[in-house]
Amino acid sequence: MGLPPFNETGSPFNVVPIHEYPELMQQCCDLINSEWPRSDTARMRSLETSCDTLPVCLILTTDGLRQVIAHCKLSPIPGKKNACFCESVVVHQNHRGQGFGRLIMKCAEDYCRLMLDLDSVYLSTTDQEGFYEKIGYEYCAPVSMYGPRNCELRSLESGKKKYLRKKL
Ligand SMILES: CC(=O)SCCNC(=O)CCNC(=O)[C@H](O)C(C)(C)COP(=O)(O)OP(=O)(O)OC[C@H]1O[C@@H](n2cnc3c(N)ncnc32)[C@H](O)[C@@H]1OP(=O)(O)O
Repeated sequence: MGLPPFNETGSPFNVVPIHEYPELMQQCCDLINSEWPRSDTARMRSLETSCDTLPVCLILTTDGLRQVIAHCKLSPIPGKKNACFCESVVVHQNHRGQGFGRLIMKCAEDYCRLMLDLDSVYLSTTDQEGFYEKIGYEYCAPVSMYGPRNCELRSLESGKKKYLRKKL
């Protein structure tokens, strides 16, 4: 169930791993698809990979753990066992600009540090770098999620994606 730092008594907002709340998977799927449309089947398959280690999909909930207002997915990075890659960060359209993006990222970082014993979070973005800069991320070399061992590849540097990292 929810863990103390992410599920404080009295707070109407809880950040929990989706696999502990399978009844919220469809809502989470709809939230992600509202931003990046994809088939429900593919999306659900991705959410169903969430587990106690990595990958894990975290959701920010309200209304007594009944309503999903934000999501992020943390995945392993080949060759960087003390870090993870954060993707699919999305806040429900009606709740943007109210600090929930910052909140889910803070809880995800705490989760990485306290539950997974990680020391860094990496991510990439094409147009939201201002948000990540605001919450303490710094530009870094590109990270490959697919390369065999070498994680920082020059071939990725020419793309539009910007890579950022936060030391926890
Ligand atoms: C790694 C990835 O997944 S990249 C994909 C990112 N996701 C998307 O693009 C999906 C659509 N966008 C969203 O879901 C949201 O707008 C998010 C996740 C980017 C931001 O979430 P929000 O809840 O709106 O942000 P929140 O209110 O927590 O903002 C925190 C601070 O960042 C600032 N901020 C938010 N977005 C931006 C931005 N694009 N550029 C600059 N600053 C920003 C806010 O003004 C706020 O600053 P303040 O603390 O000084 O007031």
